Amino acid sequence: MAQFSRVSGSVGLITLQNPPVNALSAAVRQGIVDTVNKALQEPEVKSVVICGQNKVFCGGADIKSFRGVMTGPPLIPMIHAIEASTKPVVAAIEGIALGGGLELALACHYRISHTKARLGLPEVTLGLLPAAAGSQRLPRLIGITAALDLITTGRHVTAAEALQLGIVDHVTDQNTVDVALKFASSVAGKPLDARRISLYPCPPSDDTDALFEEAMQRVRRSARGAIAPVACVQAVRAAATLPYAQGLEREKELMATLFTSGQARALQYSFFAQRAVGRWSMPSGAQWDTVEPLPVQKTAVIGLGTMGRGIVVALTQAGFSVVAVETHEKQLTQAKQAIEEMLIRGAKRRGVTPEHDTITYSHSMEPVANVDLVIEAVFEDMVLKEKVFQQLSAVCKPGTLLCTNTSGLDIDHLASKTPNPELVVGMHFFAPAHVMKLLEVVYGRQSSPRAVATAMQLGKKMGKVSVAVGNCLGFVGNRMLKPYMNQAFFLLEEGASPELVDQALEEFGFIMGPFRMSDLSGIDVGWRIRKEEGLAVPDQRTGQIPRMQKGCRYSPVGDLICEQGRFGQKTGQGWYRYDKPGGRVARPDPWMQTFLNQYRATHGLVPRRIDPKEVLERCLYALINEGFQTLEEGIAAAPEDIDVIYVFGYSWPQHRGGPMFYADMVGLEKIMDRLEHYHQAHPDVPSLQPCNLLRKLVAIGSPPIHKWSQVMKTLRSQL
Ligand SMILES: CC/C=C\C/C=C/C(=O)SCCNC(=O)CCNC(=O)[C@H](O)C(C)(C)COP(=O)(O)OP(=O)(O)OC[C@H]1O[C@@H](n2cnc3c(N)ncnc32)[C@H](O)[C@@H]1OP(=O)(O)O
Repeated sequence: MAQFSRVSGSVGLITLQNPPVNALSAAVRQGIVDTVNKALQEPEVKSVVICGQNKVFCGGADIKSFRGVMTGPPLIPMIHAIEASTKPVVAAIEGIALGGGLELALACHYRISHTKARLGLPEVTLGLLPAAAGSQRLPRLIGITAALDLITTGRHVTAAEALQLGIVDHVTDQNTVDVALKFASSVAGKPLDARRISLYPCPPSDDTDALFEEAMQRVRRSARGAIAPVACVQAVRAAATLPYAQGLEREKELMATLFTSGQARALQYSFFAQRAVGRWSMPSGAQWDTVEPLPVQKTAVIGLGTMGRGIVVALTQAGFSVVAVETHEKQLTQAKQAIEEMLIRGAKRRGVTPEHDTITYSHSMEPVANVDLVIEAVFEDMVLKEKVFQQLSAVCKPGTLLCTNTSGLDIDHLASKTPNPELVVGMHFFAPAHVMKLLEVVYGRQSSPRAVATAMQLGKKMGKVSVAVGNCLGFVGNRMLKPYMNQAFFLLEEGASPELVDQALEEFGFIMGPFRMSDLSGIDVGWRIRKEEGLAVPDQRTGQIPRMQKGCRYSPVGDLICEQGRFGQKTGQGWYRYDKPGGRVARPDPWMQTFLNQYRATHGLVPRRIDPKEVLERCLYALINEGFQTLEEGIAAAPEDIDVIYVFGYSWPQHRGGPMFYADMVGLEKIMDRLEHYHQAHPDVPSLQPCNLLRKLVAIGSPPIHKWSQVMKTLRSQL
């Protein structure tokens, strides 16, 4: 809806009304058409102001409506009618002007923004482009380079930057609508041609071809197969090289392809999934809107290795005071220096003053006594963690929440070492913890809903996408990674090279394939865990690590690589070789080829040609199958939880939605058939056997992803 009123006799005020973000639903678009017509027809109205209800200008097109049949008047003619108006139209921008919201403002003759407003064209993040003439108007207003930046990244800008770029004419910290009304009065009757952006020529650049070539290469490099950023460059190129009307046609053509694409569907699903994970629930029925979080101001981090340092930085940047504890004096000094450098770099990036004085460094636990919440981030060793939790229980004030940053150890076991197991939860950050957006909040059998609510809220305040999950080995993310990595190892045994496996998965859209990723994070990490699990241990009789463990196929290739001291980038050698320890550029290593040949010969394995399609199917479908298993067990509450974890923690390409969304797109029947096919070929790999939930979903006709919850509920109740 949109409301019309007349202010001071001669200014028509149009207020968009569709809380919470005044999205341009069919009703709002119809409201704008009606109220603009009214303003143009009423002779008393000499100028017009458009604003949004509740101090929010407009969040753009209604994303929810993209999935159904589009009704109501289209955006473009409405926007053109505003620009063509003979009465000046002023946009009063408060809160946000995003996507179609900013495009509406660009059609106005003047834009006045509140200092705290944010503006942008984020359509690319939804798999679209600014197709209400935004791709044609913005370059004409602010130049090609700046427009390319905003349109291809979708980033939001502050009002100050918008002013500097020339997107808005004036910024105010007063009541923006009042300022706009006064201004509108003052420009009534003035000529408007110089204010119509569609009439501007696109500002020329020195070498347009080179500029677009460079932009295209840049987006292709970072897009990882996403099509929208490429279409955005093409649309801006049309603005730079074609008359406005033809540019608009090109924009429409490009949008038509994007709008119906699977990538747009995936990215829009991901948008809502990120919001859905905030509405967490626990098997007990406790959920986000019925539980009050505990107040948290003072926090502590125990252990200042890489993870601990990142967590201290993230907490400090979110405004919490932190007691940072490291028992080794030398490590404490090094950590302090590293943390301060990280804070300075972060503050510079964000244009703010670094906060140092909210951190207290300590080599003893004493200052932890009066904090509200502790995050333990010591070495991944259960005995050590138990000791820390016992010390914390002795020193902390009653009611302090005890969190562990373990990436997979048993939360229930740790909780059992404390007198208040209800106050224990996992907070699994991803490295680097001050950069990565994902946080897995892990509840144990006895974790109280308040403890979970508090950790979820803390994550939100730290700017994380937090997902509540149940307790099991590896939680959701690392648990699903295990069958994926196992398939990668098996493929090496059967004839693939690390390069072949990595390339297939990188072409799918992962930033790094499993072997390059493992070189980066350290191959020894998995080795240590496998040793603790009793897997990477030589048989006493043969001296070799068995290729069958507990009746299942096991590949010791990763263990054998580690025995050679090849731990990845840090040692300069791993699955690849690097020019020096700590080197970043992975090169195929002839040593690896020889090693794999010898390994296969030793075990009588005859190498075969492996197709990239087999790599994708085996690695991804095994991971997806494990995802279904976590849903069946209730470890993950919903497919959105898994998808958000994989997109934000494991570099799953966002334009593919996440593993469970991808499974829905591929077709559950196909996933099940291929798993059955591979399981027949590898009967000693149980993770290739389709799990019950997948079978059940296929049996009832493969309902779409938003209908899985019902089936999950029935299946869980039968367990
Ligand atoms: C046919 C197309 C022609 C022309 C091209 C135009 C295309 C577009 O305009 S596409 C839309 C572009 N706009 C955006 O991408 C903005 C998306 N929204 C956001 O980034 C954020 O929601 C926000 C910055 C606007 C607000 O953030 P925050 O305060 O953190 O709140 P939430 O994100 O939790 O949002 C609250 C609530 O609003 C729903 N919502 C937000 N934006 C839209 C929207 N554009 N359409 C529909 N619904 C929207 C959001 O989903 C939340 O509701 P739920 O919790 O129920 O999901």
